[in-house]
Amino acid sequence: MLGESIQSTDKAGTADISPLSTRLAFNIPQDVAVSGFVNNNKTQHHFTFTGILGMEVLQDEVFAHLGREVVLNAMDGYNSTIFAYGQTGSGKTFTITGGPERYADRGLIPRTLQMLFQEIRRRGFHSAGAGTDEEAAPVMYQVCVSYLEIYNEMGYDLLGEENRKEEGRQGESGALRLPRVVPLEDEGGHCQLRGLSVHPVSTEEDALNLLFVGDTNRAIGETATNEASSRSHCLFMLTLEGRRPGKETVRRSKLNLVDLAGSERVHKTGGNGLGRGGQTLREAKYINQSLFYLENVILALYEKRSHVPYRNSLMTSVLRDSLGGNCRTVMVATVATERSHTEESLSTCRFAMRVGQIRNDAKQNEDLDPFQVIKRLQTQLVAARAEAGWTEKGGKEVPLSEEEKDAVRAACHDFVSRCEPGYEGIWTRGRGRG
Ligand SMILES: Nc1ncnc2c1ncn2[C@@H]1O[C@H](COP(=O)(O)OP(=O)(O)OP(=O)(O)O)[C@@H](O)[C@H]1O
Repeated sequence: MLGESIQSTDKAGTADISPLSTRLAFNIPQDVAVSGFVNNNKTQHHFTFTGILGMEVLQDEVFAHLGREVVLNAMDGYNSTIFAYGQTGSGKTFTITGGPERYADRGLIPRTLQMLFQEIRRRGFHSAGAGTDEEAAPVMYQVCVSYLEIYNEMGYDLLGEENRKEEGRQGESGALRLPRVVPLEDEGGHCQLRGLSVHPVSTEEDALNLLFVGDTNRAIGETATNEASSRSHCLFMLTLEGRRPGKETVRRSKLNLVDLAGSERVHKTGGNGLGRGGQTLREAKYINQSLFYLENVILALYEKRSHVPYRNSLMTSVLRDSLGGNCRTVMVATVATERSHTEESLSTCRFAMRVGQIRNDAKQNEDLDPFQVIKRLQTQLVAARAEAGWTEKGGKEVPLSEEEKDAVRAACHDFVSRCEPGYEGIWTRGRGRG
């Protein structure tokens, strides 16, 4: 893990938060009942994090601390994830997606998209001042967007087409239905998501439109602490492919921005939890269960156990790489620091400390692009055949057929496109005519 940060929703609670410090202290008087539990042991709890961002920290600063490096990493071929974890109403959606009222409240996803497309434009040009020729050459990117929701332990495509209605999630009104997404494990143990649509995007605007469509389809309900509570885990997924024209290598990466549903105590679910015809309680049960499985995974990784129970829930299966695998991961632990939420805040901080101990093994995903390799081999084959044909004909100059001429032109074109800028000239040496 790269680290974890705290975004608090209240400065004046029991927690002592100094802006941009790394230490968070909770002061709980002994023998005082706080949100249902009596503290007999410690009066102070200290936690150390990579960074602590108070509620007053603006969204652009949050992005500068957490998002910038993640975008650059992903563009360089490293799988990257930012996930927000914390109790309901503590600011996960505000951090990941943003607030609905002001443009300045845009969260990590829209800011990531903005920076990504700015950087794509910048890298698309030959950069004269860069160190090596390799670094200076332009890079072309392909970006695709998917948006997955995990609701009551089922996967749904938030960008799915409407015509697959009968299979999907039905909203309270009965009107909203989304296509199901089913996890499948490949030979490498990686989770593939059948039914999740993948949308190529070439501009920030295209990607933002998809974000908007997906957000409109999310399962939202009211809880005691949040009137617009996310009742599901939502994963906004970007897949990036970067290649330099004429080169055979391609860098591929995934960038996941994850808003987990908030844990909540059933006694705090509002009334007896039977709101919305018992739906609130049912949702809380699934949410708490999947967060429990997430904690089991983190505990197994923390204790370096040989078996990590990723398969227990859809969320941990999907986040397998992000948790202890080939990924650079940032966790944002959100806490509400009011006294009434101390129990949940302490549990979030303990969880975050454990997550911070886990070391991922992130690799730069650089592969040979099979299409480029096939193209080169085809060109070489045609050239070799042409040469063999010429030899067979006793070295006599025989006019090339139209097909051979095309192949030679393609080979020349390919050669020229590989030449780096800065060559003094291109020398040709050939035989035959055409
Ligand atoms: N840093 C902040 N500045 C201003 N408002 C905030 C901040 N953090 C959260 N809020 C507000 O607090 C409310 C709850 O936040 P949010 O919906 O992000 O919580 P959540 O953790 O995603 O909750 P849930 O798990 O129930 O979905 C929202 O109205 C949000 O706009």
